[in-house]
Order: sequence, then structure tokens, then C-alpha cells
Amino acid sequence: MLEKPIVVALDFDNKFNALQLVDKLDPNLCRLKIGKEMFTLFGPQLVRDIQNRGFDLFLDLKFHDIPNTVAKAVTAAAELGVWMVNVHASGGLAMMEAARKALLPYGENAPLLIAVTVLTSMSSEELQMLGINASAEEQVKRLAKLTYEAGLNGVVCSAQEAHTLKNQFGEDFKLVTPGIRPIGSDAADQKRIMTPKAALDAGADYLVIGRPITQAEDPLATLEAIYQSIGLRS
Ligand SMILES: O=C(O)c1cc(=O)[nH]c(=O)n1[C@@H]1O[C@H](COP(=O)(O)O)[C@@H](O)[C@H]1O
Repeated sequence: MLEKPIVVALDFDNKFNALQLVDKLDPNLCRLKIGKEMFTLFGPQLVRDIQNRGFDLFLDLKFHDIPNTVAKAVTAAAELGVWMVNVHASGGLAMMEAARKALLPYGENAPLLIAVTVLTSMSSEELQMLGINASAEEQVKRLAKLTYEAGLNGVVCSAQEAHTLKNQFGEDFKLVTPGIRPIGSDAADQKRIMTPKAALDAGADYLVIGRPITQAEDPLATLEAIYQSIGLRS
């Protein structure tokens, strides 16, 4: 198990509140993620504000466009010095290869490049409405294989698919799993969920956890309780 597997998802519409929460957390205990809402509102300065506080940042903008545009977008992310960036695997092999190649000049300093498979809010029924007759698990496997062939560092998937993907693609192919819910917390809009311990046991490498931590009365205590539940802190 990685030493610092938890990535806290910051989904706020207010920068002051977000940074107030960040200041309660500890960069030795977790990494942070910002996504479309916060990046659209506050831009690259927020990335710098978070990085200046010592946190590794996952820039979750889920790029999905023609290969040239996505290559330039991941280059911009690398220039910001983020730790992880993602694209949609459904953008296709050529798009993912272009993104990977764009990061080659950054060598060891390149962000981890990850592809989203099937969103954890999607069920098999919802896939059918899109004309995809495979189950969510089958579709995740198909997109993960494409991602592996494109040479990316791993995928975003639900923890329910982690066991199969870890067996198929091995230790180096990182599995980033949102839809994590500690026992007793509200699933909200997530459909394919798992507890932190079950997710890590299934082979997840990074657990993306948002509201169960960010909406908690004491976010640091909640984070510490999660570490206790997974046996990484006493
Ligand atoms: O790429 C992601 O991070 C992501 C992919 C996915 O399939 N499902 C998913 O929930 N996410 C993100 O993970 C976070 C989950 O937040 P909570 O549901 O509050 O724990 C959100 O910021 C989502 O945008």
C-alpha cells in the first residue's frame, strides 16, 4: 500500500472556504484535487496557492478533445507543476497517445497521466441509454486496456473494478478510485461505492474522497479516522 493514498477532493465555490479547509489538513497526510468547478472559478492561481502550502495537486479537468488540443492542455498542466492530470479514455487511443507524448520532455517531473474510464456516478442502465450495451465493469475493462496500450500511468475507476484491473495490468498501472464512502457516510450521487479499507484491499492505489471529509465537522479528525480504519496510523 502507498504511504499517502488519500486524495481529498476540494469541490467548493468559495476560495476562502476552500483554503480554510486546506489549512486544516496536512500535506504529509494527504494530497488534494481540484476539478472543473474550482479551476473555472479561480484558475491557475488556486493551483499555486495550494502547491505553495506544500500539497501535491491532482488537476482533475478530465480533458476530452482532439489529440492536438489535449496534448497542449496536458502540457499546460505540466507547466503548472501538478502531480497528476487526467483525460477521458473515451477520447480514444490517438488522443491518449498524444497526451503521453506531450509529457515526454518533462521526464521525471511529468505529472502522472491518468484516464477516466466509466464515471462512478454511472450505472449499467445509464450506459445503455448512451447506446453502450456492455456492463459498467466490461466497459471499464475495455477503456482500461486502451489506456494501458496508450502507455498512460493508470486509470480512474470505481473500487469495485480495482481487483480485476490490478490483476490484469499489474502493480505499476495506478488505480485512482473515487466513490469512496467510509461506513455510515452518505453515498449522495455516487453509485459504484466502497469503503476505504475494502478499496485498498481490492487493489486501489489512490482513494479520492471529497464530501465525507470536506463536509465533516472536523476534517482532519475524519482523515485520521480513515487512516486508522485502513491500518496506516495508530
Ligand atoms: O476523476 C474523478 O476524480 C472522478 C471520477 C469519477 O468517476 N467519479 C468521481 O466522483 N470523480 C471525482 O471524485 C470526487 C468525489 O467526491 P465525493 O463524491 O464528494 O467523495 C469528485 O470531485 C468527482 O469529480
